Amino acid sequence: MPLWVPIERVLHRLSIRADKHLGQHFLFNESLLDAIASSVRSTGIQGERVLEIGPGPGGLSQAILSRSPKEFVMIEKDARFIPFLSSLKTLASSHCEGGEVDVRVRHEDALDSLLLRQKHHFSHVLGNLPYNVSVPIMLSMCQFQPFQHSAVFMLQYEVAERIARVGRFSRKWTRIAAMMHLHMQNISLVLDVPPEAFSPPPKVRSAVIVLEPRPEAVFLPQAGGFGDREKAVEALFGSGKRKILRNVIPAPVLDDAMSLQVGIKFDGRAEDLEFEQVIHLLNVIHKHKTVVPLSKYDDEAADASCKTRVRSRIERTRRANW
Ligand SMILES: C[S@@+](CC[C@H](N)C(=O)[O-])C[C@H]1O[C@@H](n2cnc3c(N)ncnc32)[C@H](O)[C@@H]1O
Repeated sequence: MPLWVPIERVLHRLSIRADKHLGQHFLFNESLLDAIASSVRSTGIQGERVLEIGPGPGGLSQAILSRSPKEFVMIEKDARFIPFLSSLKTLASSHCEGGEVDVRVRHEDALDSLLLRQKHHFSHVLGNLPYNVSVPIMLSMCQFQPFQHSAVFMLQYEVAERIARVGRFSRKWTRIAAMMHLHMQNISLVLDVPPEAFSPPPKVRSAVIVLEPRPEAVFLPQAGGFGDREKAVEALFGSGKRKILRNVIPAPVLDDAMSLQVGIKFDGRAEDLEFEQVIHLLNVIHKHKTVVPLSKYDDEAADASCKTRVRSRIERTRRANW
């Protein structure tokens, strides 16, 4: 569908130049925006509750709204876009079939948003994510599961590939890939997007990834919250991921792990395991709480420390750029 207001016009009217500290690279191409919006799984967008993270000048927002959701919420950190995004409500009511759409704009940091902490509050979450916060945002999707059916995110190609193609094309397990696969299923890389599709163009290629939440836990079903899972994944895929398994797993855990009989090669590396083997090993690690002090680890602390890490990284980049 043609955009109701072309992005060039929005940026020109508001005299906006992209702010690189906010990871701003805008999409103009209508068929690409359409393809992203139509990548949601199962229900489609019509009549559903949809959230967009980082709408900016509203290209993807218009593609979502033209599919007539029941409710559409946008979370944007840059105040300059808020008046235009608010005006999309009026545009939607005159262009959308089936009458009123409940459109809301929240001027806030997605990392602090309580909306992202409410389980199954939305059917779908979409976003062309700023690269510097894409990993913490995806981890918060795992932790709080704010969407019921699917999440569609534009990421740096390298990150998307590491998550979606782990185990294939000789891609290895990483901490983020393990966390995503523990909580999400049918993870697929659906679009490969070159830098020229954005203005200003980023230095690297991008890709669109689609996630669906796992209907049931594949790991630590009896106990253990997100913090427990994060800690066990850290123990297996932290700094020791390139080391030989029998050297990285402490003795009592190793004895237990060796009795599993699930074909794990302990002379191999954690990054080369099969997914089922990863789950078995994480469960054994979790069982040995004395080796990995899980009891001291709670979800709120995990969430806070993750945000602190991201903030200090963003701050370092800002200083380096000055
Ligand atoms: C890559 S741009 C995408 C803009 C638009 N969706 C598009 O596709 O053209 C990322 C957007 O996220 C916003 N943003 C950056 N950090 C954010 C944060 N922590 N919370 C919410 N929005 C953020 C930026 O201001 C920007 O509008």
